[in-house]
Amino acid sequence: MTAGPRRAVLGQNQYGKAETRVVRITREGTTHHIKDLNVSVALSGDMDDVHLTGSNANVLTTDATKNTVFAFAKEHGVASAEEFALRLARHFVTSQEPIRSARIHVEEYVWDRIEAPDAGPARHSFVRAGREARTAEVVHDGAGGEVVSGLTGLVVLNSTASEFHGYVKDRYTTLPETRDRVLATEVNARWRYAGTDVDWDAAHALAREQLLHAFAGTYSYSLQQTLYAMGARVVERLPDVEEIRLSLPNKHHFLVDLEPFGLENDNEVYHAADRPYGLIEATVLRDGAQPRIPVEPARP
Ligand SMILES: O=c1[nH]c(=O)c2[nH]c(=O)[nH]c2[nH]1
Repeated sequence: MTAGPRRAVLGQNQYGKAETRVVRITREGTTHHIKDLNVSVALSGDMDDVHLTGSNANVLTTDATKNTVFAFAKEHGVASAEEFALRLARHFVTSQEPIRSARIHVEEYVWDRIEAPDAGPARHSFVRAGREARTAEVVHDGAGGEVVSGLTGLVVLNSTASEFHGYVKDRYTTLPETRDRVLATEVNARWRYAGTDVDWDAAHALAREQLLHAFAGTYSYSLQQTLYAMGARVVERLPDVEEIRLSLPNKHHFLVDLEPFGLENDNEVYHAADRPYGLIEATVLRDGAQPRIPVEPARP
């Protein structure tokens, strides 16, 4: 049998402007408010011709999608990352017939107010709140929007109340068992809401608080166990949340061998290793819910 020339066909495709950095300042007299966003737009729909024939008749330019982000920030403000993303997604799907689905990803960088005693009545000074970012991803397919909120870069550490032992010992296992170790991670979490009638800021603050409380309050025999406790706590305390996916790098703290210096290391001096790192990931679901948060590809 001779194989004929294989025909290529177009598969999943999407397009839009990635990473529009928009900063919206709102002024209430001398008190200013800041929203600092990184917005990515991905549109899909009736886009066969642009790929296959070169006709751009159905193409809303990526440049226009970027302009829409800036114009909406002016016209509607940014009440929350989720609300802003929902508004954008709805706009692209309802204003352009060929566009059937819009996926908006927002990363929000948090600024805290600098409360300086000698700053006078003006309240216009801010300090970036570490590496933490808030995320929102909205997919609107015409039928309605689905919202996945999250956070990245939330670094936490327990200086005790963590053990790790009882694991498999094969011929390559060298890790010593421990009854008292440092447990540290950078929380990367995404959680999916059942609907869109949600107080986004309050829900985000509550989810973040529950993640922290579960991390601090769980006596840990593994990061896997801590992960499940964190996810379960969010699902149990936020009735609107259907599932949560957590990606937790184990920020290893190895005890330094001080014996060569004639010193005892009584769980006091650690080497904070950068890489490699264990990477513990799982989804925690409300019983009966469908897992719809996609698994991220392996890093980086
Ligand atoms: O909490 C942990 N889980 C593991 O699976 C693991 N593996 C490892 O080497 N250290 C740890 N720690």
